[in-house]
Amino acid sequence: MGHVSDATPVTDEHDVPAEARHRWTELAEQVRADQFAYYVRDAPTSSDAEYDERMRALERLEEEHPGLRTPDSPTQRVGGTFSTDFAAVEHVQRMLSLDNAFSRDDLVAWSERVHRDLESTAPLEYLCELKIDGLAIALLYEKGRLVRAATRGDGRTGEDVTLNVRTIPTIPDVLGGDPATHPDLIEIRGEVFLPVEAFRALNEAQVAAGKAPFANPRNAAAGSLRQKDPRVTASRPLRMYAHGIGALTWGQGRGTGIDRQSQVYDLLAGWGVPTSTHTRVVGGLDEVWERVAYFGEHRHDVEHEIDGIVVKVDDIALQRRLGATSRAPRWAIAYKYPPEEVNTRLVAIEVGIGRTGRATPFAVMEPVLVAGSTVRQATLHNQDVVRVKGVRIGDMVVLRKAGDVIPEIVGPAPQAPDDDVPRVEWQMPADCPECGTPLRPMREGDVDLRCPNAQGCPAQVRGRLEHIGSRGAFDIEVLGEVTAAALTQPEVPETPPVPNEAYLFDLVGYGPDAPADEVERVRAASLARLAEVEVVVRDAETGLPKEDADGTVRRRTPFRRTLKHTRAQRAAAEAEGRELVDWEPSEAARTLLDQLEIAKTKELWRAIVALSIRNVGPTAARALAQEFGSMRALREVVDPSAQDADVPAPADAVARLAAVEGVGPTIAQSLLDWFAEPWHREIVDRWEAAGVVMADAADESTPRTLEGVTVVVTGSLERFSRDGAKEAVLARGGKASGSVSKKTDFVVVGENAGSKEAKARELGLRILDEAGFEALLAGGPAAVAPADDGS
Ligand SMILES: NC(=O)c1ccc[n+]([C@@H]2O[C@H](COP(=O)([O-])OP(=O)(O)OC[C@H]3O[C@@H](n4cnc5c(N)ncnc54)[C@H](O)[C@@H]3O)[C@@H](O)[C@H]2O)c1
Repeated sequence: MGHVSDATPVTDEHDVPAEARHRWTELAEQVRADQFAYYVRDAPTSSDAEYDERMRALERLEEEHPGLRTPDSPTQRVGGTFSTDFAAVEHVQRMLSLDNAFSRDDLVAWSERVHRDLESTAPLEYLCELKIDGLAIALLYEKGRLVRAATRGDGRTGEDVTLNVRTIPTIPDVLGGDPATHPDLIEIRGEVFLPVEAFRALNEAQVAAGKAPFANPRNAAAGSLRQKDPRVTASRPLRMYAHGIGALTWGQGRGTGIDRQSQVYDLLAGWGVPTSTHTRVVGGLDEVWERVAYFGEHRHDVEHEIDGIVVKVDDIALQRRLGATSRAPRWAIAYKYPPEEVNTRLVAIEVGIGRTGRATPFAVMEPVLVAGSTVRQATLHNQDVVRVKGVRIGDMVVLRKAGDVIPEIVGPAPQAPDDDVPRVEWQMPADCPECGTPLRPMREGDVDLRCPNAQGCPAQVRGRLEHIGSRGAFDIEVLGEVTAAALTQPEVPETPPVPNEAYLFDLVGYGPDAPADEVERVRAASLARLAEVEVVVRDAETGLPKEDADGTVRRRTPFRRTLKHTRAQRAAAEAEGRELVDWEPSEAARTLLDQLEIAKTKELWRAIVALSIRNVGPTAARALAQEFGSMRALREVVDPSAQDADVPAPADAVARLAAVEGVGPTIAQSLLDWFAEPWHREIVDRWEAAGVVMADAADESTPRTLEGVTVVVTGSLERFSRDGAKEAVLARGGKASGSVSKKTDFVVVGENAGSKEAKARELGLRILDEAGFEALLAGGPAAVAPADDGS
């Protein structure tokens, strides 16, 4: 701005306001620093999402103020630079980056621009490829021999990593196939990556050796390839897939008939150059979007990390006509999936008490969008994990949520030097935050702590009640976390309607043959008691009570609806000496009673699971139900107080239980321990008194067609839910497994079956469709025997 003589220049020579110029300079500096950390040191200091956002902010600024868009702006260059640890090499042809799309609209805009540039509306064929999260490599082959391998660098100059690349076993030193087909010179471009499994193993080894783990597979791959000592590279199981070609000189009479990029891949594969099996040619943008959606769901079924889908115009002549900008080709675009790793601030570490009393610290963070959903909490498992992760309250942390995976704090993010939020080391509290009882190790020498006050700790009572409602127990849909809390810990009344789980079924505490008026009386009394319940309204984000303008804490009556009456109605009631009822039970209250009523006659195994006996889940409970048929029969073995029964000595009881298939000595001991507690037995007694049946009718109607047969169901079926299909197999004496192995007898494949189907085919297992599954259920394996081909 040298020639501007005004005292306070508001714009520069390009008419850019000083403030925008200043902002631009700041952003560009930060982006260059990010690039150095990422490309040269292989240790990023910002998350990809932050980096992408900065680049977009730069682009927006430049759109508003075109004077800022100079040739050396980060938006106009291939990001990256090179390190002096390696010899610099000039690329024969520039290596470019890719433009990004973050939505379907972005893809549409790109394809419209392509059509405009081509001055054609004719439909195009697109190549859809996985965007491999690795680092770009250019392999120069002269007459079929690898002579040089280089990283992308700044796109013109890369780093010579030939010696290191030669250690990657799948990259051919000499191209295969017929040498007569090899070009005089070809620059094969591809992505070097570390398979996800290898990444995990490498990081474990790094940590074991006291070294810092890599932030992600991309950085691990880059760090492994860019080693000064090729022996280190050789020890890392790097792979490569080719995704294009740069410079190319065919010799005399060779290379005819290649006019599509997809054909290039076939050619490369024929020479033994690894190419991805996930690449598809599709006929239009709708199909592109289908691929995007598919891999959005199956992102983690691929052997390597992907961060998007690359869409390319397949026709090479059209690619040439479209050309490239200084940064990226116009004929390709990268659709990027929402980030799975972001940075956010750790606001607090709190301790939750589960239904078994386990004390679990969890992180409360400033809410962030990660992998498509907003996350504000993540478990930290126990105090050792907090220590190992090295995070303090107030720190910026890296939060990861991969696919369906539970959000996880990876560790501290780099802290900005001017970030002056106070940092506090966290200490595991000594006492239960819910009931004040001193926490104790679960078992001698355990890191995990537990609140020993099982009977009285409100968090445990609430947790057990919620568990009773869960799908694997009584499956009472309305009895979720919120209802469980309202029933056991309302603000009002002082005595909760359900002080603990023993009282739950008292709400519908009438026997199966109770006369209608008795049923009506009990239900009316329960509805009236529930109507008294008031709970504090809490903010979903902070968990703090919500307050009205005047500072009073807002409350809600979940089981009661207030009725409003007009003045005329009131007057009429008064005249008739009638009292006006100003409330009615809520829908939730009635549904709760209805669903409890239904639960009373559910299968025995559900009741066993509902008791929250340690180690006893649905599988063990089914085995016990199958063996004993009723709670009464089970108690005769395990309950020291069972009347009219010769309770066996504990050792005999363990032996008796452990003999049941699916119940081992651990579960047997857990059962004995549980029934040894008088207040536990009282739960069963009260449930029984309230009419919970806890016995299975001997059922002869379902034939046991699948005795000894293991079935895996994958994908969605039309006439069975996932649980329903499992249920049907178990009811017939079969085994329903979740994973395919050699021991699997049948694999039932529904819509959108994924990797399990592939694995089943690989193992040559019997595969059935839904009709086949029904035949199997009805008639057993013989009903679906393969057709006899007479040989
Ligand atoms: N965290 C940070 O500080 C930081 C810094 C710099 C870059 N980054 C990350 O890197 C990105 C920018 O890097 P970029 O310029 O290399 O662009 P890019 O990674 O978004 O896309 C271009 C690259 O994709 C690769 N690629 C993978 N699969 C491909 C396929 N099938 N076909 C063609 N190319 C394929 C190629 O190597 C190509 O060079 C950012 O969006 C960000 O995610 C992060």
